[in-house]
Amino acid sequence: TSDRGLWLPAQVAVRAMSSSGGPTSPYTSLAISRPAESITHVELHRPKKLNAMNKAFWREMVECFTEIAEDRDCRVVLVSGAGKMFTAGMDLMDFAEDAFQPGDDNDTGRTSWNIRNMLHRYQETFSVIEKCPKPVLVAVHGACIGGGVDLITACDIRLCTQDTWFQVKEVDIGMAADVGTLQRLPKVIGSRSLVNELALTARKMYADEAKSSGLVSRVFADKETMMAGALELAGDIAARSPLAVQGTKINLVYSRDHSVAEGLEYMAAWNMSMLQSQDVMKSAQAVMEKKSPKEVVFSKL
Ligand SMILES: CCC/C=C/C=C/C(=O)SCCNC(=O)CCNC(=O)[C@H](O)C(C)(C)COP(=O)(O)OP(=O)(O)OC[C@H]1O[C@@H](n2cnc3c(N)ncnc32)[C@H](O)[C@@H]1OP(=O)(O)O
Repeated sequence: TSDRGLWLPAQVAVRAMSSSGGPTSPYTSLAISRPAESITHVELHRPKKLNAMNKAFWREMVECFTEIAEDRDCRVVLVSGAGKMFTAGMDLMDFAEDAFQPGDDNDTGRTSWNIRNMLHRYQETFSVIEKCPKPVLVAVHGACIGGGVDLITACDIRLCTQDTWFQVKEVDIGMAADVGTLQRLPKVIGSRSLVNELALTARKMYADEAKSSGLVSRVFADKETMMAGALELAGDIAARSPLAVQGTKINLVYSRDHSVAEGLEYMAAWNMSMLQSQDVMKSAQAVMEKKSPKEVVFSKL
């Protein structure tokens, strides 16, 4: 281990995720890297503006996750933020600039229609995370404000550092959260009362409460340890059959939004094809031979 208590290979991989290079072309708000085989790291990258979500961000996330969904070399995605905090939420300067531009003929109906279209586009920025068949882990540090909570609730596994606070901030800026928090947070956190309290008061929730309420599954001492832990977790997932892993995500998301009976029916229809995959035989054989999934080679998906 190194002086920071990380295994040296983990430390090398965590350094590979460092944000020193800045955003990755063609993006201006995101830095994309491949810290380990089959793992794509998407880093929110506007550190000087605390990763506030500007116009480019809302568009680039859709482009980025559409590409990742198709990328056969990617099996797991890890999202994090560069700099002082994960994100300060929506870029308030950008939003003020053009949110309520009237339509050409200054007609309320048409202006509202345009705003509705805009909201659908903003919603898609986080829905693409949920639609992406690859599991998405998110590693949060510092603060996760407003749109940040919308983002993380669309992810599959949430981790944070001990210094993190979360804030459903929208009521403070005079709006009801409209890009996912009010729909997804109640399905993430068991307590409806707590969700209501957070959304209605915009109070900060700190890491310990985030853990006890189920918003995050693990809390780490600092960002470096968290990124190493996230990478290890991502590696464990990436080592398993991509058909099994992606089928599991798709069925978990489906079942969250349907009755048990509907979920079971969907599952049966899904596995009547997928159980015929060579991955089932390979994986079962590895279990019988007491091999790690990391020793099994699965074809790309
Ligand atoms: C249809 C829309 C769908 C989406 C809805 C989403 C809604 C939301 O996200 S609501 C939440 C909006 N965000 C906020 O209200 C947070 C605003 N920021 C802050 O309160 C503070 O910046 C913060 C407590 C996070 C940090 O304070 P600190 O003193 O540490 O840093 P600052 O000096 O304030 O900030 C550093 C530079 O970053 C810029 N910045 C911070 N937040 C935003 C933001 N949300 N939008 C745009 N820019 C932001 C800040 O202006 C500083 O820039 P500069 O002056 O150039 O150094």
